[in-house]
Amino acid sequence: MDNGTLKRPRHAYTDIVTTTQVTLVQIDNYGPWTVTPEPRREMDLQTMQSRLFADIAQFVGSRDGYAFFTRFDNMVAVTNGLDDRDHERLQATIRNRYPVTVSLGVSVAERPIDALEDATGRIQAAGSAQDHSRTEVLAGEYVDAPGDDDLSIAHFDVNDATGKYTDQLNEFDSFIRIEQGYAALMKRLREEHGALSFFVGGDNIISICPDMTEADYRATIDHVSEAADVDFKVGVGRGRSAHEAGFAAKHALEDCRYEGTTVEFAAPTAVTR
Ligand SMILES: Nc1nc2c(ncn2[C@@H]2O[C@H](COP(=O)(O)OP(=O)(O)OP(=O)(O)O)[C@@H](O)[C@H]2O)c(=O)[nH]1
Repeated sequence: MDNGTLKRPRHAYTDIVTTTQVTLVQIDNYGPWTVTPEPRREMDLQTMQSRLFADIAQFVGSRDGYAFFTRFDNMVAVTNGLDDRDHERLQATIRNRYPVTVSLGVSVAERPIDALEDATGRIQAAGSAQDHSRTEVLAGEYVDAPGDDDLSIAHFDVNDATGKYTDQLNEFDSFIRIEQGYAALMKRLREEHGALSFFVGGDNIISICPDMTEADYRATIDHVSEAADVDFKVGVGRGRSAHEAGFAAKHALEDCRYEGTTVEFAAPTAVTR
């Protein structure tokens, strides 16, 4: 038998239901704080926000979760593997080191958007983001029986962004192209599949997805190509944690590069540490 001709099954994970634990991180009463006692210097706010995100990313990442900066005053994390004590500890370490506190809403669902919707509702039920008496809400539910394939993460990358944009256009026009691709991709995946997609730098977008087929990913990429004239490829991985699923997705993306393909699923046994 010629092992070189063996192909991995493309639908390696189909029909394995996802279980995504999402945490909404919301800075308490941040709007008023930015203008009290008078408007604060913008670069001071940018520095504080990016350091806060860096610390949250490190805290969550060291426990194999993923954190995304989204709007900076609100951040979204995928926290399978983190329990209520981890979340309490996160609130404490921020309270001890920053001039702001954070509220955390946590929820679990098959579709990532449903988990985020419920996590958001738990914070909103406790009061407004600009209610000065609402601080450090911690309200949530957590995965109680973790499974090896709970999370599905797709790592999207623009085809030849360097040759088409970075080496051809000024940085602002490159940025517009990538952002338009991102906007079309995030909207399509949210509307059709309830996935959550986040720009993570360069030409890369990481999507937290429910179980999706190769045809689903192809249709998504075709739609974005038509709507925004930006061409993506994608690697998809499953795992017990965001790190495991995301790392497998990165390996699958390398397979796309090697094979010249548009969609690749990581083998279930992919080395993910
Ligand atoms: N966050 C993140 N950014 C990455 C990663 N890999 C590459 N990048 C970013 O993407 C940019 C473009 O790199 P590539 O995607 O390798 O380049 P490309 O020209 O699109 O080439 P192909 O992807 O092979 O088509 C880099 O400058 C980085 O900013 C990654 O794993 N994570």
